[in-house]
Amino acid sequence: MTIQWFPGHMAKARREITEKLKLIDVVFELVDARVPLASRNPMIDEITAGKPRLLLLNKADMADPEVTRLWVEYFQGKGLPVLVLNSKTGQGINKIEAAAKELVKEKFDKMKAKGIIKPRAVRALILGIPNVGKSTLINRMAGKNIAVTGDKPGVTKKQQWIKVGSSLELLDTPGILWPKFEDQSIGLKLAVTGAIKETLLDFSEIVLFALNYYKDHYPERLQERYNLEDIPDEAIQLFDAIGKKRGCLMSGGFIDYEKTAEIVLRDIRAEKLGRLSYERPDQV
Ligand SMILES: Nc1nc2c(ncn2[C@@H]2O[C@H](COP(=O)(O)OP(=O)(O)OP(=O)(O)O)[C@@H](O)[C@H]2O)c(=O)[nH]1
Repeated sequence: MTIQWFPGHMAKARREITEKLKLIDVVFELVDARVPLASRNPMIDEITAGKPRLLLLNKADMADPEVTRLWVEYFQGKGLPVLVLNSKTGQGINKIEAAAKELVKEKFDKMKAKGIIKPRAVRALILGIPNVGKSTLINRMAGKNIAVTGDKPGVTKKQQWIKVGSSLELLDTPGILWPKFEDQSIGLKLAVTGAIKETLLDFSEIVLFALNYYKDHYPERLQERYNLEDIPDEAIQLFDAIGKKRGCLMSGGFIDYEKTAEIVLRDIRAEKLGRLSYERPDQV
């Protein structure tokens, strides 16, 4: 699902999240491990209004593990607890419950000491921009697929809690945040990782962006995949070289950029270039 965000949509999303926040103790902020900054909402601090937050780097199976390790250090250094996940297989999700308990421990202990609350489960909400894996994670944590009953006329969907382990309850609907489109590179990062539909942007532009990044950070992967002897300095020459190797030629011997872009994008989606990250903490 790709949502076109207009100010009205953002205001509505924000209202819905504010309502949900009243019910919960902790926020699980889900981002794409390959682009942990571009897939964050710029107003997350303000929106979550001081609720304790656990950052979840999802789709880590597709990200460069070394870069993910640097991101974990980066966020921890900023005092933000962070876990690395693969929601598809469930890897890492067994650590969420303990991390959530830790986040509310002080508050719960105080409330218990004052006799305000009896011991109860920690209540949590998953927040994130479209396509970061919110539903996949909720289904995984629920341990079974939950029938989606919302968005149908005449069906009223009540908020439901999903019990996770012995001490965690998760709201069954996530909060959907909008991505930031502050600069074009964010849009390109989101397009290359599939968070926004590539049809919204020019195909070749996305691939040019990706090739430029690989040229600087993963040249050996390009050499291997496309059988290139060396990597040219300019991404456009790289485009040419790949097009030639893949026989994407038009009459007159010109490179068919569209076809080349399609091949490269298909390779990226099929993870033929391996595990890749598109942001690094040392470039923030
Ligand atoms: N490889 C991999 N794919 C994942 C992971 N988590 C989710 N996905 C895939 O990412 C895509 C989007 O997942 P969803 O769970 O629909 O994402 P969402 O955040 O609920 O998306 P919206 O409904 O658009 O807000 C699906 O194709 C999932 O299979 C993960 O950890 N690893």
